[in-house]
Amino acid sequence: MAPALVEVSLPEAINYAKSGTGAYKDAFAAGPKHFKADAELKGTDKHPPAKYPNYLPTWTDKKYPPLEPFEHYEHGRDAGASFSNLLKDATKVDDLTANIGAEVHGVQLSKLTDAGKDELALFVAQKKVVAFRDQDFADLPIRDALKIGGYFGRHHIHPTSGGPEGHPEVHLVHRSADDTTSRDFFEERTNSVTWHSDVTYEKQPPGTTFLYLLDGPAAGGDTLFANQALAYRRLSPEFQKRLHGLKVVHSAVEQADNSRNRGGIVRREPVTSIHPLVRTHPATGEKALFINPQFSRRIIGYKKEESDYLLNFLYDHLAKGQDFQARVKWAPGTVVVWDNRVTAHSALLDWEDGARRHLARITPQAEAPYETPFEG
Ligand SMILES: O=C(O)CCC(=O)C(=O)O
Ligand SMILES: [Fe+2]
Repeated sequence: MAPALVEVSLPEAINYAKSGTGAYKDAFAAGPKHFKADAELKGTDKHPPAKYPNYLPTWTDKKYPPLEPFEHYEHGRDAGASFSNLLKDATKVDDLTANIGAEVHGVQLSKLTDAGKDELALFVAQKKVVAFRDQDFADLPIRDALKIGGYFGRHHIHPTSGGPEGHPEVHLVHRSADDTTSRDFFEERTNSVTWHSDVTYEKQPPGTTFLYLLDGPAAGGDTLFANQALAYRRLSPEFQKRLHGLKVVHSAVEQADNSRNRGGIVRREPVTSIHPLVRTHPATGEKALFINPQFSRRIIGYKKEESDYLLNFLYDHLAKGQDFQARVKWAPGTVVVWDNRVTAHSALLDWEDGARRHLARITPQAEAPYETPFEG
């Protein structure tokens, strides 16, 4: 039997969040302190200038109000299951693994009709993550790329990341070639794996999410993905049953603190949200674990040790499940689309010094997570 659910006020939720087990660390982007605009724009004797100067990060002091609720329209629900619009020009569609991920050649995302976009939402929800190769996405004017992404939901403006000038809706991942923070990182840590789903502390976290390469090392800097729906299904029915009804606090507090401590920005005051531990996908009806060590903090109604015990088990289950994970290798022109509702991911900081890594993310928000009853 699940415990009776406790209603928790926001201040209580924040206390819960602070006492939780997660330790936030942001290893993806170096932040304003390490960013040398001049060297990126002009290059140095050691590295060439940025390939996409229009995508170099900027950080402004502009403050944003709290996010307002909005009604999400799930386009994946309108899609035909044959994917005849999405894949009509495909020259190659390969699964990355048996349980998660696909790679598509021949389709140009920027040319999709609305019917193609509806199918993209469903295809990605089913495959969890799809790498589209040889895209012109990065070469489009940024506002055009945003227009495509905006079909899938309201753009999320990240509270702490840099964005291209005038486009705070684009979240940038940028490390310059002479940035040694990843070397420094390994003085403290044995690996750079930081499983998370994006910004799950929001009331309406992202759904269909786009990340595209602008520049990267020849080897290394892959991104890992995990299928959280299969992670749920791998659990025994008894265990699944136990998880239903549980609610979890997700917190932005540590990410904001981390940004402030590093001399970065905080565009919006950090929030906490309470989400079901098991959520249902609105287009596929699949249930998925919705917890991650970056932002989930505490199971409501459980004592700290109980919450830590269960969350740590689930984080471990997620991290060890190589048989429901995929690893995406980036190449010029690659756009990776994932469904943030049913996946977790992690960047890897494993490439050698001397290469720039530069990516842009378009992050449409989706519905507030909801759960449907355990079905056995
Ligand atoms: O750099 C990457 O591979 C992924 C970074 C990340 O977690 C994100 O952009 O959401
Ligand atoms: Fe992420």
